[in-house]
Amino acid sequence: MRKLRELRRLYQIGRTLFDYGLDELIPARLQIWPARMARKSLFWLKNKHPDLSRGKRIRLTLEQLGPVFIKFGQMLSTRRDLLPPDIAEELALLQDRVPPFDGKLARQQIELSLGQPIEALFDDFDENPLASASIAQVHTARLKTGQEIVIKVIRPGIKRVIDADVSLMHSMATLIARLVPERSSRLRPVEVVEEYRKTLLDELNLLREGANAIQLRRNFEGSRTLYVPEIYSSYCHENVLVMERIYGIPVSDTDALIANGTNMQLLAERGVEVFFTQVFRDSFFHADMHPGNIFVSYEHPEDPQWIGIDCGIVGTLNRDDKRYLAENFLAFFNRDYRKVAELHVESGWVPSDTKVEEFESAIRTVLEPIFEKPLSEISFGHVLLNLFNTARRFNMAVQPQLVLLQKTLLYVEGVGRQLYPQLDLWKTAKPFLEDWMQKQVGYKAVINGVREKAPYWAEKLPEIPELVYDALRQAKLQQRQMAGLYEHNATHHRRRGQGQYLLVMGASTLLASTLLLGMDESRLALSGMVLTLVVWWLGWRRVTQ
Ligand SMILES: Nc1ncnc2c1ncn2[C@@H]1O[C@H](COP(=O)(O)OP(=O)(O)OP(=O)(O)O)[C@@H](O)[C@H]1O
Repeated sequence: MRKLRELRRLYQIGRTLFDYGLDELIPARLQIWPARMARKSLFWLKNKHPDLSRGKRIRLTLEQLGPVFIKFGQMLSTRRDLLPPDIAEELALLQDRVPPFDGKLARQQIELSLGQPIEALFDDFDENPLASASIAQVHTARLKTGQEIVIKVIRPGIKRVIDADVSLMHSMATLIARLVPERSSRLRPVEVVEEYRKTLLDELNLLREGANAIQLRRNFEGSRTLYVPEIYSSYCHENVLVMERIYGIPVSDTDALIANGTNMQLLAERGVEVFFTQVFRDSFFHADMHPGNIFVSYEHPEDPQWIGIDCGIVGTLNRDDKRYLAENFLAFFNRDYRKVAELHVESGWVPSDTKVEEFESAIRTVLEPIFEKPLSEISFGHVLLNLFNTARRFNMAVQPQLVLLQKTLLYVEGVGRQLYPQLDLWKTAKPFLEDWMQKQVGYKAVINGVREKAPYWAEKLPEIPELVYDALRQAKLQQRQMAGLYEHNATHHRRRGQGQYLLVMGASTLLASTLLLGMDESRLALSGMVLTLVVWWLGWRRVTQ
């Protein structure tokens, strides 16, 4: 039965691919005979949209195949290292449009997950969804305390759909990897699908999203620049997330922002500030900044505050990543391409045998035209994108966390410039980078290092006299043991020497006794032999002790 369903789905996928003529996009040299045979046997399926561009045909195919393929396309759109630009740009337009599911099903899902009837937990549950997407749907309600909330519910049955489609994708990727191994070594289709499966599974677990939101809220506790709604953890479950309802102006509604009297310049600058604070202070950033997830508070528009929701995707950076970013940005700022190239080699991002001059020249070629523009118009995101693409040609491995950051940076810049076209990103970001660098390498770094270790030393301080006493006692004991050992060694050597001497002496007396025996001096010879035995016994004892 399951196999039958899989076959039906496979046919559906194949038909959609042929309807949009995607088979024609495969280069002739890769059209191996099994694929040609399969194509010929499906002769009734034809390209129905030959007039559309290839990017558009790919996008429409994915949209028709449903959420798993749509999200896959969205993920691929950020991997510009794998795709030609026209396809990547078209994939970035993929829309996650699906009809909402019945509110009664949402109610059932919530009750099943939380183990109680909705009325026992919440008031005013609205069965009409506030918003609906492919994986989850959002409903409004109130806590028993009166607090307005929204409840995010995972779409019933979506896990099965995802499992089935991702398994099919996996089979297709394995087949491609087998049929065209030389191409696959670079594109790594199986690994790409596996990475995707993990991303989807993460999105399916709302407890993860809840934990991310709690962390981000804690990081910006009391902040004037960013507000993150409260999560009500006691009502949360893998399939259900309950959080404070917010009322804000969607960031894409510029007219409403202006009508509310928002200080647009400050709002745009604060967007950049919030982003760099997340990256350089917290190493934890919201990485799904699409306009549906960012709002602006109605309150105090002259001192505007951002509101962020949907922490399903977050990025984290380690100390090395941050250092790499800050140093590179500052080097760009000074147009010091040699430094950029050296930084990549020094930190091991590109192999140590990379020719720095060649790398420097490649970076200059792609970045210098960008710097032709006034600094205020330059996009950090594009600078990073171009740098990553160049570095990859020099064998720098893809760093997913940096790609996520670069994508988010492009969003932040886009939104910032849409709000305030003269936004000078460098001016807003530079103090952050410089301050961070100071803290990492300047005198502040030393102070910070000491400060970081201070609690450890404070904890150890009372133990120090005892530790010193112990150390001295140990040293004395060791000294005594060493002297003893030395003495023992010397005696041992002396005794061995004496033993060897006695053994040689025994051999001589034996020789003498044998001679005396030959001269008929048997008494003397006997005494000599007894002496030999005594001397050997003594010698043997000394040697073996
Ligand atoms: N706390 C909230 N207060 C008010 N509205 C909210 C809240 N959380 C979500 N919404 C509304 O629900 C919509 C979808 O929420 P969210 O982005 O969390 O869901 P999603 O399923 O991850 O959607 P997408 O895939 O589009 O990001 C938001 O765009 C917003 O309009």
